[in-house]
Amino acid sequence: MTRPLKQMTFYHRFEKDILSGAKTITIRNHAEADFLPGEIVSVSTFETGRWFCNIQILSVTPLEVDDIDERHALQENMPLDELLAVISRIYPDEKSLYMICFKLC
Ligand SMILES: CC(=O)Nc1cc[nH]c(=O)n1
Repeated sequence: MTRPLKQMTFYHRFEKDILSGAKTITIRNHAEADFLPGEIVSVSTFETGRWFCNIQILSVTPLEVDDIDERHALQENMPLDELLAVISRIYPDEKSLYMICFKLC
């Protein structure tokens, strides 16, 4: 029997960047980083739950908020100050996060 795919949600505004290959990482907290390299994950919008692609997980690595830099911003396809603002809004009290690298299936 085949296992159902794990799920990941992204804000609708990230959809285009993911589908174009411009966004290749996501920074998540411990509760949202339970993925293994090689896993195929079903991706839908956070707002409505609409499926829009599957991705393959390439790596999951610990990342301290203080170590987020321009390289991460490039892979998120946004300016560093915007990325830091997004992360502190989503995870206001968390300093230890994970970088999840992925590719579109
Ligand atoms: C829904 C949600 O939390 N989305 C996130 C969170 C962090 N990074 C990201 O790309 N998307």
